[in-house]
Amino acid sequence: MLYCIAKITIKMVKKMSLKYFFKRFYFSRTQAPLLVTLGYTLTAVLWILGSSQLLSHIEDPKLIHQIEKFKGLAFVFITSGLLYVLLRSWYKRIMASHDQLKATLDTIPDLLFEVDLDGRYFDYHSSRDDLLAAPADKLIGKTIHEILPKDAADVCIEALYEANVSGSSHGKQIELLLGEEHKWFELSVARKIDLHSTKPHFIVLSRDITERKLTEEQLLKLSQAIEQNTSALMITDVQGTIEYVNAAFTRITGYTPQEAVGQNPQFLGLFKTPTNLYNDLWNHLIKGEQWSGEFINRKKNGEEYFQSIVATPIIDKNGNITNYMAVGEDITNRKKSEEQIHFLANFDPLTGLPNRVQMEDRFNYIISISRRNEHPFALMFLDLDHFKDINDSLGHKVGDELLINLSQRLKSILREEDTISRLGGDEFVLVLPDTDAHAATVIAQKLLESIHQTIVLSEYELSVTFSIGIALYPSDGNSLEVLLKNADAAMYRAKIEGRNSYRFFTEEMQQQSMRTLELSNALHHAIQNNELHLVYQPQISANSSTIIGAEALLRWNHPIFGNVSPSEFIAIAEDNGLILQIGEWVLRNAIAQTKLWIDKGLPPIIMAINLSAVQFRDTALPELIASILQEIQLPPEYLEIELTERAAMHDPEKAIVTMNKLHNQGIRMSIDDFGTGYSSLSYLKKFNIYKLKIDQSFIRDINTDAEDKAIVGAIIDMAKGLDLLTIAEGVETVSQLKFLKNQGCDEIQGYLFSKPLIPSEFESFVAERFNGSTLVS
Ligand SMILES: Nc1nc2c(ncn2[C@@H]2O[C@@H]3COP(=O)(O)O[C@H]4[C@@H](O)[C@H](n5cnc6c(=O)[nH]c(N)nc65)O[C@@H]4COP(=O)(O)O[C@H]3[C@H]2O)c(=O)[nH]1
Repeated sequence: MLYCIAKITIKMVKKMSLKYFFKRFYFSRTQAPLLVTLGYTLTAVLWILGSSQLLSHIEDPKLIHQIEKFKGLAFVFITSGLLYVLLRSWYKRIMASHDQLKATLDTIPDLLFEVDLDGRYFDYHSSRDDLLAAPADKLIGKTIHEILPKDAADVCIEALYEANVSGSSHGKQIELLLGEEHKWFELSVARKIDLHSTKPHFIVLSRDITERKLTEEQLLKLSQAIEQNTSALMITDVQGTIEYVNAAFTRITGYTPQEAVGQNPQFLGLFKTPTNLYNDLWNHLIKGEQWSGEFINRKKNGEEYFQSIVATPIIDKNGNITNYMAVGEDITNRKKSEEQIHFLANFDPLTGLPNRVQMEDRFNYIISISRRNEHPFALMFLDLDHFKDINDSLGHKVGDELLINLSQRLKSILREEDTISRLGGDEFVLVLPDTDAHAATVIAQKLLESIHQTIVLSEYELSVTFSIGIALYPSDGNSLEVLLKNADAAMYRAKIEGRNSYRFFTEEMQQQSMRTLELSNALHHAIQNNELHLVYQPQISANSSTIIGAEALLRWNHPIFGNVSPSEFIAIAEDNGLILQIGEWVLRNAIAQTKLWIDKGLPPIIMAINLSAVQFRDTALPELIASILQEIQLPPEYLEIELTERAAMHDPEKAIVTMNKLHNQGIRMSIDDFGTGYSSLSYLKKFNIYKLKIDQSFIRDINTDAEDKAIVGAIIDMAKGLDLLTIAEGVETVSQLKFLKNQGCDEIQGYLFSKPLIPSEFESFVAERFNGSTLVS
């Protein structure tokens, strides 16, 4: 019996393992101690009951005593043995489990702490003490707030409270400065189940996530850089299907990521980008090479835009292409600016015609072809007649409109291969390939005819004419410079010979331009060489026939060129800038002569001096005249400044200012050549003038030409209406004088009374005709 019990017990003890119980009897771990205890109790009870049963059969008290002693000892030995086996087995298991746990914990790189709700440390485990915020031996017993900086400690306590409420807390992060390194830790907190403790304890797992954090930060930076990049960015898979687009892509194209993702990038295409460009792109990309180029794409709203693209394959560490990335810039504005710059550099912004630069390009091409084929070509210089007057009187807007209209008309007349360019102002240059003299004549006539047709502008209907100069290649020159110069000279000839006509360049014109050049050079020395002098033409009162003034007229007598007409050399002096110097000389000498005559006792007269437009524009003019008058001591009322109608109307507002200054100095002003320009009556009223000089072109045929009669009559009536005097110049006949007198013209100047005279002749003329009355009004 005893043997049986012992055998079962040993077997039980041997097999007494958690595994045995769990596997055989499906007991839980917490039931194991109860079972062992029950097993022991059962064994002990059986032992006592069984041994007492055996002893009841023995009668020898001594034997009984010995057996009881043996039984007791045997029980002690057996239970001790059992206890030993049991304890040894369990201890081994505990140790093994402890070792396993320790080994497991050691493999975890995280820090483990046991803390209470106040954050007081009770235990810790760390495989890396360098990650502890304080030395390990100083940790236990301290609180988190004593060890960690406040911010980090607060987060820890927050995690503990969260775990206290819900059992666990995950994901809270703290940043610590360990040594010189910033470290990031992520906390996982679990409330520890401890039945004996009244205060809850927590296991805090603190994971070093510094690297992850840095990677995250890096990734965040990268993704922000991509997302916030001002260039449109697109990532596709290897098939070219869009996987990602950034905000700039949406901003530029108008397509949202939802609309773009899943599409092929060509959905933006317009079929304007050549197919071979796409082929080239893919050929590069599949070879792992970068590609750059420009596309014409279309936005969601249908608008076209130019895009510069840099496409790059994305290659993984194994060398495989995983994606493609395209960075695109909207270069529409740049393209437009480039086009604009190109246009402005090569074309006239007003008319859209080629400018000089573009014309030169085309000229070079035409001349190279003409040279090879030995064909002539023509260069025509077109200048609009009286354009300045249109501009001055009708305004620049009308002038611009006219130029645009004329450009279109020129284009409609000429051939495709002809070049029509605008050099500026009202000057056009035509380069006409394969054009000889005969063809040029036909074209020039056609141009004049067509241009002369009425042009309807928005507010006006105008009829304008051109003066055309023609130079032929190769007879008149074989370079642009020469042909242009010669065509210009021919055009100038057309102008002076009546306008609305064309002239071919001739040898004689060549000589004329040579003469202009020589005169220009000679004029530089005219003053020093005493080659200039003044003559004076009397101005007579129409009613009393008395001399009331004189006009000073300049003469140039050159030792070689002889007497050069002021009409010729004044224009040259205006061009080469000598007019200011010469004009001052005239002012000084004419004023000095007037003073001399007064001093000599001649009846005082008004000296009329011509002023060039260039002089009139000089802001120093009023001071210059004042200083000369002062220097010579001539009262200003003896001086009259004659200004041509064109000079006055060039910039009327400025003219008013200058005239007012001169008027305030007591100087009289008159308008010369009146009727030839386009005077605006409103300005005429504002000009501080006292006299209008009727141009001699109206006087010449006044007795025969009804139009001239009407014009002169109108000018005189208008002058009276404006309270101005009138003087007629170029009066040669008595009938002209009669007509003028009848019309009420105040003064007369012309060969009828006298040609311009040198001072001594003028003095004799005055002496002969002076009737003693004072002439200064
Ligand atoms: N056929 C004809 N002609 C007559 C008659 N009476 C006068 N003339 C001429 O008509 C011109 C009148 O001068 P202008 O209209 O001011 O026209 C002047 C004036 O614009 C300019 N000029 C002359 N001297 C000066 C000057 O000192 N300064 C400036 N800026 N221009 C001047 O040169 C132009 C030509 O001057 P001139 O050759 O002296 O020619 C003068 C004069 O000699 C006539 O009855 N019949």
